[in-house]
Amino acid sequence: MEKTSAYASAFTMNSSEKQETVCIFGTGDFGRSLALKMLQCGYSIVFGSRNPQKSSLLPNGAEVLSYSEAARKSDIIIIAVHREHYGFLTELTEVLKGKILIDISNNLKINQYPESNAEYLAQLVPSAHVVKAFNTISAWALQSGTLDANRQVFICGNDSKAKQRVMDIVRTLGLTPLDKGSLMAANEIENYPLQLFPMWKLPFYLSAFLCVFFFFYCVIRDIIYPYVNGRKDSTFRLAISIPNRIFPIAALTLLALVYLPGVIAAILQLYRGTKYRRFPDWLDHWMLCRKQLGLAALGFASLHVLYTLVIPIRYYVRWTMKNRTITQATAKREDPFSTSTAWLNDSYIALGILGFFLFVLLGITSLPSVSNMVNWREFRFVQSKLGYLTLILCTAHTMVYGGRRFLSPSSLIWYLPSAYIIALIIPCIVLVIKFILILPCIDNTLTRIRQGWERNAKPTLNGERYLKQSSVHMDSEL
Ligand SMILES: Cc1cc2nc3c(=O)[nH]c(=O)nc-3n(C[C@H](O)[C@H](O)[C@H](O)COP(=O)(O)OP(=O)(O)OC[C@H]3O[C@@H](n4cnc5c(N)ncnc54)[C@H](O)[C@@H]3O)c2cc1C
Ligand SMILES: NC(=O)C1=CN([C@@H]2O[C@H](COP(=O)(O)OP(=O)(O)OC[C@H]3O[C@@H](n4cnc5c(N)ncnc54)[C@H](OP(=O)(O)O)[C@@H]3O)[C@@H](O)[C@H]2O)C=CC1
Ligand code: HEM
Ligand SMILES: [Fe+3]
Repeated sequence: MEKTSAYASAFTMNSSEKQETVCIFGTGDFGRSLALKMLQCGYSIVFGSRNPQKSSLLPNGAEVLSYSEAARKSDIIIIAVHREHYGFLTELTEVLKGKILIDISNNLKINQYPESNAEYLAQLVPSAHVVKAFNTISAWALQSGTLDANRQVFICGNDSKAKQRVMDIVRTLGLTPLDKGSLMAANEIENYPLQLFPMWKLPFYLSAFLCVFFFFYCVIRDIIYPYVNGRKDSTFRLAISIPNRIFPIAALTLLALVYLPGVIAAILQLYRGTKYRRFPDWLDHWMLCRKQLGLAALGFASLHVLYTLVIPIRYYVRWTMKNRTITQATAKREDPFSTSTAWLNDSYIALGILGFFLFVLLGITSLPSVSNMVNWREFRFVQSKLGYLTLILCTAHTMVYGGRRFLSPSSLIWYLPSAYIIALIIPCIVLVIKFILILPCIDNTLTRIRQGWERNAKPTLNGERYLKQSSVHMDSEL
C-alpha cells in the first residue's frame, strides 16, 4: 500500500509545475552544478549529505539534510555520488521505495565493471525506478551555461513513466533528451563520454604513418641527396616544398584507402559466392571508418591546394625565375615555347581543380544537414560514383604531373623513385580492380550475390534462411 502511494505520487507531479522539489544526493562538483542550474530553472533543491553541517559552497536557496531526511522530501533523487560509494543506499531502501533514482555516474575506464552503474544501482535498491541520465554533460558545461559540446542527454530506464518525468526535467533545463530504451542501454551510455573519437583512430594513425614515412622519404631525396652530392643546403624545403609533397600524397593514398575496402569486400563476396557471411573484423572496422578516412583525405587535399596557391609568391620560385631570365638574357638565348609542355601543365592543374571540386562535394554531402536532404540512392550516387570519379581525376592529376618524367629511370635517386610514383600504387590497384569488377560478366554475378543469390546454395528451409540473414553484414547501408 505504502509502495503504491509513493509510486503514484512520484508520477502525479505535473512537469510544467515549477517549484517541484528534487533531491540531490552528494554535495560534490556535479551535484552543486546541477543544483544551481535547476534552481535557476525554478526547482526547489534538497541536498542529501553525509555531513549536512559541514557542506559548503552550496548554491543559495538549497537545503541540506541527511541522506534519509532529504530522500523523504522528494520523489526524484539524483545520485551525484561515485559508484564506489553507493553502499550507503542499501540502508535507505525503505525510504527510497517507489522513488525515481537518477543515476548520473561515469566510470574512469570503458567497461570498468561487469554491469553498468545504473544496473548496479537498480540491484542495490530494487524497489526504486532507476533512470540513467545526465552523465554525458559535464559539471563545467552546466555551470558555464555554454554547453558547447553537446546538449543531448541520453536517457534509459525500465519504467517509461519515470523516464518521462526525467525527460521533462531535462527539457526544462534547456537540454535535449534522447530516449535510448531500457536500462540495458546504460552500459553504452556510460561508455559514451569515455570514447575519444573511436572512428577517427584508424584514419589518425594512418595519416600519421603516411606523413612520417613520406617526410623521411622526401628528406632523403630532396635534402640529404643534394647535400651529399653537391654540398647544397636545401633545408628551406622543409617549410613548403616537402609538406606540399607529403599532403597531396597522403590525400591521394587515403582517398584510395576509402575505396579499397569496397573492392576487397566485392572480391570476398565473389570468392565465397554468398553475401551471407560476415566480413573479417578488420574489414568491418575499415568499412565503418571510410567517412573519417575520406574527411582526413579532404583535409590533406585542402592543405595541398593552399600550399600550391602560394607557390608564385615564394622567394625561391621568384629567385629561380628571375635568375633564369637574366641568364638567358646575358646568353642571348630563349627557351622555345613547347605546346606539349603547356598542354601537360594545364591538364594536370585542370585535373587537380576538378578532382578537388568533387572532393569538396563529397565532403559537403557527408554533412548531416545535407545528407538528410537526399535519399539513399542520391547519397550513394555521390559517395560511390562521384567518389570514384574523384579518385580517377586525382590519380590522373598526379600521373600527368609526372608527365615525361613519369617512370623515367633518370628520376631515380639512390634507386628511390619520386614520392608521387609510390603514392600512385594504391590508387592504381583500386582503379584496376574496380575496372575488372564492373566488367559485365563479373558485375552480373556480384549483383546477383548482393541480391541474395548463393553459388552453393542448398535448398534450405525458410527458417534457416532467416537465421542466416539475421547475421548479414550491412555493408551497403553505412
Ligand atoms: C570527403 C569524403 C566524405 C565522405 N563522407 C562519407 C559519409 O558521410 N558517409 C559514408 O558512409 N561514407 C563517406 N565517405 C566514404 C565513401 O565515399 C563511401 O563509403 C562510399 O559509399 C564508398 O563507396 P564504394 O563504392 O567503395 O563502396 P560500397 O558502398 O561498399 O559499394 C560498392 C558497390 O557495391 C554495391 N553494393 C555494396 N554492397 C551492396 C549490397 N549489400 N547490396 C547491393 N549492392 C551493394 C554498391 O551499389 C556500390 O556500387 C566519404 C568519403 C570522402 C572522400
Ligand atoms: N564532475 C562532472 O563533471 C561529472 C560527474 N558525473 C558523476 O557525478 C558523480 C559525482 O561526481 P562529482 O560531483 O564530480 O564527485 P565529487 O567527488 O566532487 O562528489 C561526490 C560526492 O559524493 C558524496 N559521497 C557520498 N558518499 C561518499 C563517500 N563514501 N566518499 C566520498 N564521497 C561520498 C559526497 O557528498 P557529501 O560529502 O555531501 O556526502 C561527495 O561530495 C560521479 O558519479 C560522477 O561520475 C557525471 C558527469 C559529469
Ligand atoms: C585546386 C586543386 C589542385 C591544384 C591547383 C593542384 C596543383 C598541383 C601542383 C601545382 C602540383 C605540383 C607541386 C610541385 O610542383 O611541388 C601538384 C602536385 C600533386 N598533386 Fe595537386 N593540385 C590540386 C588538387 C589535388 C588533389 C585533390 C590531389 C589528390 C588528392 C592532388 C594530388 C597531388 C599529388 C599527389 C601531387 C604530387 C606531389 C609531389 O610528389 O610533388 N592534387 N598539384
Ligand atoms: Fe576506426
